[in-house]
Amino acid sequence: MEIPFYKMQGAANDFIVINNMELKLSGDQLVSLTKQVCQKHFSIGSDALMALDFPQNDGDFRMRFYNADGTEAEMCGNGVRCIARYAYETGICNEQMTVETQAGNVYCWRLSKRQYKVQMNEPSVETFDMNFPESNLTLDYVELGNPGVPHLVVHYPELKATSLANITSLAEKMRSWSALDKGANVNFYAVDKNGVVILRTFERGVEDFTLACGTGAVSTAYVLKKRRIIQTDPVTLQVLGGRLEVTENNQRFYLIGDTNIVIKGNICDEDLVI
Ligand SMILES: N[C@H](CCC[C@H](N)C(=O)O)C(=O)O
Repeated sequence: MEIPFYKMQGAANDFIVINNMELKLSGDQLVSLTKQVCQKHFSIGSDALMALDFPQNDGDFRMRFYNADGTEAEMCGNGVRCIARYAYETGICNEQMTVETQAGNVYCWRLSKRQYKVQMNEPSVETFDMNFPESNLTLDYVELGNPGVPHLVVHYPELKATSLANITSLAEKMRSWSALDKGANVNFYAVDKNGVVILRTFERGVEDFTLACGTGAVSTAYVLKKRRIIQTDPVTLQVLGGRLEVTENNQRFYLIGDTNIVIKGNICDEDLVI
């Protein structure tokens, strides 16, 4: 079975994108496909798989998002920017679209060939000043959408000089903190002298740091604005995969960033079992 796909990335958060309106794979088949093709070396390798599917309500289409480990997530900021470009370039949508996600509808605009803008889901949960056991770290918790994508936001002043290897064990403990019903993505941030936010995100379902995380960037920007640490707009976030911008208008937050179509092809992995 050959499966048409795009390999895309937004700020180097990478995705395998398929059209499930044509493939008509079941949820279990999508989970199985994801766990196989997201593996590096054995198959394509990716942070996640996104299946564009028929809308269930008033959206233009539905985004079904699966982390590399096969867990389905409520939303993905970089992912929805990429799937919006996929929908535009395959003729499914025009330059503005409504995408149905588990976290709720999100609205996307094509700004240019590679730049897409997303109106992000509003926070449904926010808890500030959580004390993480056995550490002097203060954490903030935000869920974007309802049900929301869970994010811990951690101020880590020496982040720029810190190697990810030195904070992976801490990130793993926070990601699975028993105080959180559904775990969380963990965002470490620092603000440099120019007001640029340095951000590193350990992602639930990838179980590692990714090179960018859109909902993590927005959750971090939201916390920084609520804490009045940053008053400027847009908030620029420097991630390992590039830069993301977060703007606010009438208490709504928007994610803006680059996309890249890396491959248009067919998955013909001979070991694939669907
Ligand atoms: N790993 C996340 C979903 C992807 C979020 C991230 N890639 C983004 O751009 O928002 C979770 O399971 O909550």
